[in-house]
Amino acid sequence: MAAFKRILLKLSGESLMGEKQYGIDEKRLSEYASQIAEIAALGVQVGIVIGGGNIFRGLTGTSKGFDRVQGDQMGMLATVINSLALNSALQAAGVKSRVLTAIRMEPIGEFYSKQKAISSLEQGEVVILSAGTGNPFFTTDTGSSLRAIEIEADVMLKGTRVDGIYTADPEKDKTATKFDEITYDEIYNRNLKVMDLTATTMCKENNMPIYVFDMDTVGNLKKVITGEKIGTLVRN
Ligand SMILES: Nc1ncnc2c1ncn2[C@@H]1O[C@H](COP(=O)(O)OP(=O)(O)O)[C@@H](O)[C@H]1O
Ligand SMILES: O=c1ccn([C@@H]2O[C@H](COP(=O)(O)OP(=O)(O)O)[C@@H](O)[C@H]2O)c(=O)[nH]1
Repeated sequence: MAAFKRILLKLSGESLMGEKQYGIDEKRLSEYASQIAEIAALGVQVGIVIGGGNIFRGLTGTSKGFDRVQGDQMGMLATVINSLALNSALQAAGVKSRVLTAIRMEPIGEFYSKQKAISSLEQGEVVILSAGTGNPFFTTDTGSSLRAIEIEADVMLKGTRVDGIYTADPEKDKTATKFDEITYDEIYNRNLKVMDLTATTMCKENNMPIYVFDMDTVGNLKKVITGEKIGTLVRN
């Protein structure tokens, strides 16, 4: 039995690199697709936002002399590249799926609207919501908060390479300990950097719970969906 009826899954672009230094690792991509196929088969409605950090980030561009707005536009296009790769891997795994884009670019994908996203979800399609929010100065974490709220998801699942939220960045501080649950306010008060503050605030103000878990271990997505407590729940 699934614990959620409709979810918004955020996937990290950077995790898509797998063992590589840049771009898309086919093994990681097909692992993601098979994990998503597994939960789609349970009847869960799945919306997905995928990052672009494996290809380009606007802020990194600025440090190399790029204009920030154009750098962010490059970053948003990078999320479209990842979305197409995931869409193709999902279809290869037998999952019905489609890409919507926050910036008009037919025929690559239809232009996003809440109504289109929900009608696809209700027809049992996995919907990949690409190009972030369509605006510079945002991140895909904010894009996924926004879309989770818009499509009225039960939860925003942040699939990442750490297994939850810790008292400090666990990749830098080995003494950090993990929370099973935490409030949005504690994230601010402790200055925890697992998600950007704009994204956290949107979820707080709209009562959208966030669940942070390790997506890079195959089988974990199904565990989360069936109610196993393997990550960290954020709520008011
Ligand atoms: N308090 C914290 N708890 C958990 N992870 C944290 C914390 N502070 C920083 N992080 C880092 O946040 C990252 C997870 O965010 P994610 O959006 O998946 O990464 P990215 O956007 O860099 O691809 C992890 O790499 C982790 O090291
Ligand atoms: O609404 C958005 C979402 C993303 N981006 C750009 O796209 C890049 C890739 O997204 P992100 O860094 O969130 O990817 P991830 O960290 O998940 O791989 C960002 O750095 C931004 O430059 C943007 O400008 N607006």
